[in-house]
Amino acid sequence: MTVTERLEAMRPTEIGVPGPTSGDMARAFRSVRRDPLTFLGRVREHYGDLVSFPVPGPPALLVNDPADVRHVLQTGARHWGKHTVQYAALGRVTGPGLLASSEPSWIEHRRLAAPAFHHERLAAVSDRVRSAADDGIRSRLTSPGPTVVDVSSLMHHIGLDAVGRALFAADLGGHADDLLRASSAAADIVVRLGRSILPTNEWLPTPTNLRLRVARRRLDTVTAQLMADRRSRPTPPGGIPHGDDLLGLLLDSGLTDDEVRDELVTMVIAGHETVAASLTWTLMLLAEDQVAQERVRAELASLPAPVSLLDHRDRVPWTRAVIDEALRLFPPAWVISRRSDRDDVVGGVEVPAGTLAIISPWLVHRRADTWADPEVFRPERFLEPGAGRTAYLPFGQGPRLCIGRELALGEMVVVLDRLLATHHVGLPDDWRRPAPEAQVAVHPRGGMPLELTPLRRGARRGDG
Ligand code: HEM
Repeated sequence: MTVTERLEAMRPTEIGVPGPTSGDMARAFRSVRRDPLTFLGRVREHYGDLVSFPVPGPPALLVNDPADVRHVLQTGARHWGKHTVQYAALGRVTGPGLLASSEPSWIEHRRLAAPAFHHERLAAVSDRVRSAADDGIRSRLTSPGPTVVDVSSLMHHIGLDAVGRALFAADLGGHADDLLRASSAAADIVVRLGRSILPTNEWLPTPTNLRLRVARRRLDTVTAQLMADRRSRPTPPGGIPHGDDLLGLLLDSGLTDDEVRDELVTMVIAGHETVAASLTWTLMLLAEDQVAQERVRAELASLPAPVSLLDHRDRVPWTRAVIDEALRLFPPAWVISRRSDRDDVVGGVEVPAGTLAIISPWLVHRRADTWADPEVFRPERFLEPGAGRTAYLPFGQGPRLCIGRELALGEMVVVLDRLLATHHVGLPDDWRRPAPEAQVAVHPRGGMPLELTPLRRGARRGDG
């Protein structure tokens, strides 16, 4: 490439879409890094549904209109892949696992993993998720009276344990602290790398690269241990060699150990950060709205049998509406990115190959033209059939829809059931809503202190 061609490639591509100038971006630099959610909200308010950012090379667009979002993620998905900074950063931790990979390996891995998330599997592992919730509650909520607890930390523990038991039939107990530390350090680094404006060479001994190496080593050790444990387990007569959960499916699939490792790390990170964040915000909303909380408790208590991972589908409409509304207000996956591999049209504008599309469920879920009083917690809106569904994508859309969606929703119902059966959730005296912080998922900045008070009730069915 000649110098002139290089300079040309550094120039933003002009496509006539409004947006902040380089000067605006330089002035907003700190606030973008500190609070990207507010920044994106302001940009959308100011420039509308299609916004262009001043980056070198092909355009970078914030895409807000639900029809355009559907085009990128669903109808035109074949030409909008994951070759983006966001997924390159994630890939430094997970390798080319299911979440970060693109065609052709993606489709093969998705087919391999899919049976582990089928309904029969979820029904079969309901007891394990219930035990993970019960053990977490029992071991961490020991006070006989009201206690202020960081619910975010509690939900991380339960979330990780539930993923381990549901997908790897493994009690991660011995590894839990190590895994939590490693995956939260890794998640933190992914966010840093994703926001970095400087090229990040993997081999340079920068503090971030060194921390990443330590976190990766920890994740490698635990996943290698999980694989070795499973391989040393004898196959029951007539049984499937390594079992029919996700770990067994992957080990019997012909993937290399590195590929299996990548999928395990992907599931650990994608599967517990998101569920923990969703449960944390749901519990906060229920602490603020005691009527809604009592209604969830009553609905779950009226079930004739212990709640299962599939119960969210039609047996607990109110609980499910509460979860849907919490995921609308606090979608853990606050940004989804794609890059086009050919010229296309988005929002009526011709865009060249290489265009980056940034989609924020956080913004789409706050559209006043779809959601009345978008900032208000109102689960009732989800009791109306089809309400707002066109502008709702907590689990993404199209072929890359979250593979763990049913597991996540089921897990949330089960954890709410176990916690609300034994505890009342209230606000501490000096309550102030923690600010949402956009990490790998949207977490409450500084944790979520809520007051948990044991309920003086007789044991419920399925308890103990
Ligand atoms: C409330 C909880 C969850 C939320 C909000 C959530 C959200 C999402 C979103 C938005 C995507 C699409 C990303 C994109 O299109 O770029 C996704 C994909 C994915 N999620 Fe989830 N997720 C949750 C729980 C889980 C769980 C429990 C697991 C597994 C244990 C999981 C594993 C994955 C994987 C592997 C993908 C990539 C799927 C593919 O591309 O084929 N997620 N998730």
